[in-house]
Amino acid sequence: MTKEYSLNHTREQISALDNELLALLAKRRDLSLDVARSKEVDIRPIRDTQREKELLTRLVKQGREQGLDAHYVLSLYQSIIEDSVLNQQAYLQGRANPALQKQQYTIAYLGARGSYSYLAATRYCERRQVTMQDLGCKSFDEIVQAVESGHADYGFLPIENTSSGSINEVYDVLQHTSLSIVGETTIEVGHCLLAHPGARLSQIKTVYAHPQPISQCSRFLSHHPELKLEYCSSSAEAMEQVFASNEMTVAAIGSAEGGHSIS
Ligand SMILES: O=C(O)C(=O)C[C@]1(C(=O)O)C=C[C@@H](O)C=C1
Repeated sequence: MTKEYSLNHTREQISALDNELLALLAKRRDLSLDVARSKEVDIRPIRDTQREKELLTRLVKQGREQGLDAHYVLSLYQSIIEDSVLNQQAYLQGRANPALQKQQYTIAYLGARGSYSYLAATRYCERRQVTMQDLGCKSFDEIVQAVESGHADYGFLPIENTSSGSINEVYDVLQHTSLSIVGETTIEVGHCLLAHPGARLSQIKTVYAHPQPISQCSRFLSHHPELKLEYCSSSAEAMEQVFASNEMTVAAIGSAEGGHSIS
């Protein structure tokens, strides 16, 4: 058996298992709708923390017996259960409001289309079958004010990130409002240096960015002391500055998705 054949054969086995896993996940999803139907009849809440605790304890134990790491099993099943809960919520909302299959909310967030907050809010709404009317804001204060004044139904605020920690400005804003946190989501932040097509890193002289991405990219930036930093109120603004400029010497720190949405 050649090395190449052996690798291909193993990959085929992995792909077959992945197909089975997906089919099982889809089956589990369908079963969660049966649970929702029965809860609708019995008038019981979707979330059953006792059941979740028992389920996770059993799965972590069984996983350990099969050599699987407890954190791995836990995070996997937390995602699966979250999907199950969201699916049940969407089903029950659809049943309660048959005419309004998709609810529409105005969501205030930092920056403009393409900012990380916009991407996070979009994904949050998509997962919940909610149509988002987006309201870009210039500051965290403006987001809170938009909700307090009724211009927006919800505000989307970044609380913390794993590389540079808590976002203190947001905690300050939260101390001066009576609004409550009603949901949360996490997104993976992958920064890119976005420039005009054809521009090379060696040509870039000025980088536009929000202070958060600047601190998150401090290692990269410390290797490029020649780059002049221009602070912006959001990643979307940084990308717009570059988009509006004809210079090949400017770049912005932002997401690839954001870059696509702006170009
Ligand atoms: O068993 C239930 O009551 C379910 O709704 C299913 C399920 C799950 O996906 O396993 C989802 C949410 C509950 O909090 C507990 C478990």
